[in-house]
Amino acid sequence: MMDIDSPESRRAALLERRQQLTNALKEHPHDAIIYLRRALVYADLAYPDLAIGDAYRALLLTDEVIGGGDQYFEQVADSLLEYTDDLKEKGLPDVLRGVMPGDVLPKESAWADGYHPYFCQEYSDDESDESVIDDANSDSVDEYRFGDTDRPRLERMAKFVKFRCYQIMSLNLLLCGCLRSANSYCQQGLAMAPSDKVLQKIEKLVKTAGIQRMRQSGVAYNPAKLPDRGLVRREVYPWNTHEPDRCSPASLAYLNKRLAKVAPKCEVRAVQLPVLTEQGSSNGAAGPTTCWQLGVFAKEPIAAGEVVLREYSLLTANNRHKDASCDACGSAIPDITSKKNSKTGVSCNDCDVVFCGKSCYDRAFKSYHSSICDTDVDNIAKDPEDPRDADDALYVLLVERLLAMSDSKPCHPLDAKQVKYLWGDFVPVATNNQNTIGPGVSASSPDVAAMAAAGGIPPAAWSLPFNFQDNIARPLHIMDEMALGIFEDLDKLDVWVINTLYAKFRGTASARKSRQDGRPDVAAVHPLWCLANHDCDPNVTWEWGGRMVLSAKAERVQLAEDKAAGITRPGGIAAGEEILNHYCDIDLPVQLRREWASGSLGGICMCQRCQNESAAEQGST
Ligand SMILES: C[S@@+](CC[C@H](N)C(=O)[O-])C[C@H]1O[C@@H](n2cnc3c(N)ncnc32)[C@H](O)[C@@H]1O
Repeated sequence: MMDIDSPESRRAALLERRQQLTNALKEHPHDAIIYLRRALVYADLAYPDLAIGDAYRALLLTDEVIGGGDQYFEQVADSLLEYTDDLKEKGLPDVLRGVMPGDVLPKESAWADGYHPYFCQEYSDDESDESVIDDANSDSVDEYRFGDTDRPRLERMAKFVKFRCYQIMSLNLLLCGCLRSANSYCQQGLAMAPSDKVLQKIEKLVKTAGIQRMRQSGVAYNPAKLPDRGLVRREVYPWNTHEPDRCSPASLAYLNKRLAKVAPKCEVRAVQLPVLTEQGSSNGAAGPTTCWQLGVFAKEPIAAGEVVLREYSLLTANNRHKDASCDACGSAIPDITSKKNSKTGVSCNDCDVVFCGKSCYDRAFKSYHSSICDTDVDNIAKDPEDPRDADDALYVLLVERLLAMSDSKPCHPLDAKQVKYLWGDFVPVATNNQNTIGPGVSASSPDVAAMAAAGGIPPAAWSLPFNFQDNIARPLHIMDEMALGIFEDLDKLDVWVINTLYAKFRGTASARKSRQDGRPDVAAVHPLWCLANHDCDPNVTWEWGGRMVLSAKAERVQLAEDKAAGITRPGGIAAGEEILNHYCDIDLPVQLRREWASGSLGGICMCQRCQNESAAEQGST
């Protein structure tokens, strides 16, 4: 029997609570209080990123009321007023109790049995009201069907919720390591209630973490330049029912049916691979040393230079606005001014998007374009100001494309065939639970103080890059532009769904750099090509230009010992041999190859060539 006080049983109870709140959100998708409740459950479960996502959705809902929005105003108002109606009987909702500092509330309002006249008094313009920051656009709510007595209590409840959102977001952003965003939301909260002890504490913690982290990277502390890239858990969430057993006979049969069309001489098989870490393979260290994954194998002999696989993919992204590449396949658009070209690009009649030809145009319309045609979604992530953000912008655009594809189909984003079977480099949930903060996480917890003192760096097992803009704000903006139900369709559009897509894209996407400035500007995911594993002595080489083409190498790499003996090894792949791709430039020395490939490999390459060359280098020093 499970001990009811054990961490496992507490987690099980929290997961159960999460499910109940998720079900409640299905019924009441515009209820900001339920979002706050679920945010706190996520924080207790040590998913700070998911807590931020829920608090941000609650913030968007309250802004609808405070700013007089026209999208969900009535629904949000209805749900918030219900909580103020209940005040006399039930008191404030649990997530708001004891939250707003007393000196920010109107002075004459005293608490009695959890009932606060602040929410219920007649609307007045007296001075006591000024102490609550009043950024409400009252005119915009004039048309609302409630009378004057409802309007002020509605706005006040919305501000109360908004304030709570700032507390939850700033603390959890700190826990993800996103210090600049944490500071920004903390300051917005302090502007509403400068005497709030919780936010004052968070402000100090963020500063401590910032000073430490900037010192570690040899930079002087500057609040405007606080580090904002964080890390979160990379896992198959316990409630994610969309992930297949990738190595099962049914999955292999399905993938092989698809592979037969693009690589007729190959098959997908389950294969045991070493678990790679920053030190090399996990041999000798805690945790498994090998894991079962997929790989591609030759079913019959393949000649040197022969094409092994030719795959077309619409899961592409281009982060430049004025770029002459096909929106669908990413290949260069034929130059219409050149006389040599018989083909020209084809553009969409309703928007500026250009395709390399009629075939891509037709496929794009069928697969994704109608969901985003003539919207502003593309503007959201293109042309990042800072060149260092070019990679991240490509991942955001891949998420955008996948959302458009799953909307066109329609299907759940994680069930789209382009992503369902992708490798996500997921870590077991139990590993991610180690050294985490929660349950009962709060700004005054000693664990949070220790985390901040060490630079605000999340647990070592957390490996999914995270920042507030790319993981939460931009995807929500994209969904909104696409008129997807960001509240109503939460099951398909939740932050954990977006994180799962990022985990898969980060392990499988290939990018192309611009010839002009060397910046990565086009990326693609080829779901079958990316099943091939890496080796620094590959037997294939690849080229992407409209189609991803994998060909058997004409000649194998000349290894150090072969060079000495003047031996060359011919290409060609025997039946039964694994197709070995390369994720880095194989002409580089071992150290640089390992650095380049480590992102896609999830650790240091331990192929035979790397092991030999690394041993030789160490022997010679
Ligand atoms: C693009 S996927 C390759 C296909 C993957 N094995 C699958 O099951 O879909 C990249 C991942 O494969 C694994 N991998 C590829 N080559 C490897 C190698 N030489 N040694 C260990 N793991 C490798 C790593 O986990 C890496 O993150």
